[in-house]
Amino acid sequence: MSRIFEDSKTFVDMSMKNSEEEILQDFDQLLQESDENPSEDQIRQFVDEHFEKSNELEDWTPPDYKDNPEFLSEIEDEEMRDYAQNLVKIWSTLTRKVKDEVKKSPETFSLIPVENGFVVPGGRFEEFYYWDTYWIIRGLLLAEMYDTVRGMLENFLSMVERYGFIPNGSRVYYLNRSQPPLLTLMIFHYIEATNDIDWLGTNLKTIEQELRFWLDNRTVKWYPSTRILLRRRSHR
Ligand SMILES: OC[C@H]1O[C@H](O[C@H]2O[C@H](CO)[C@@H](O)[C@H](O)[C@H]2O)[C@H](O)[C@@H](O)[C@@H]1O
Repeated sequence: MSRIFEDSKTFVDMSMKNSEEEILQDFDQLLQESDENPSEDQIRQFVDEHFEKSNELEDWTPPDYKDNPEFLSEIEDEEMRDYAQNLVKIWSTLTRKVKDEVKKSPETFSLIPVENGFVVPGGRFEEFYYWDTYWIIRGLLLAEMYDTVRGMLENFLSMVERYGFIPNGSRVYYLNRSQPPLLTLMIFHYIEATNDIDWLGTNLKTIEQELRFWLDNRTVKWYPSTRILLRRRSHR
């Protein structure tokens, strides 16, 4: 976008103010009028007219959040305990839910709507990411936030149902790539902490579908010497 924004993520995270047809029509007109070479000012004006900074997420306090989970009392060193407590408090600054308006008109946003709340990395990353969520889930389980974890896993499973795999992050522009496949390991830790075998049984088919995606589409044969090895690739 002619680098009118410092961060390449600013434009792609904006939402559309007008219909796709209207925007494409105006863009064609802009190209025609400018002999296919619009100035920076013209592009800026076009973007202002048709796009706006998105307001797609709401802050969310997970109902199972607690300030003082049990594991803190097991940390003997006071400094380490304070540090861990401060880490626990960070959850409430990074937990989000998708607003209803995104679910009603998803075509207007680059964010992919999901039903349950989740944890974002923060800063410029206001969506959830595949492999970040592995470490996030390890922390949430320590903090006994089992319902939140189950909801986040279900968000991932809904992605597998919709797209056949889990994208890099929950934005449509991440649909052409994934990240290191850690879903089964996340589920392993969830089951280890909760023994929620019924949930596992209900979702086994979708979990296998994700594994199949990697085995069928992202596995290469590698011949380092005489041994044949299969390696998984996370990026295209
Ligand atoms: O914009 C540069 C890159 O940003 C993302 O990757 C980085 O942040 C992610 C979220 O914390 C993290 O999962 C990843 O390991 C980081 O490298 C994005 O996922 C990349 O596609 C993008 O090139």
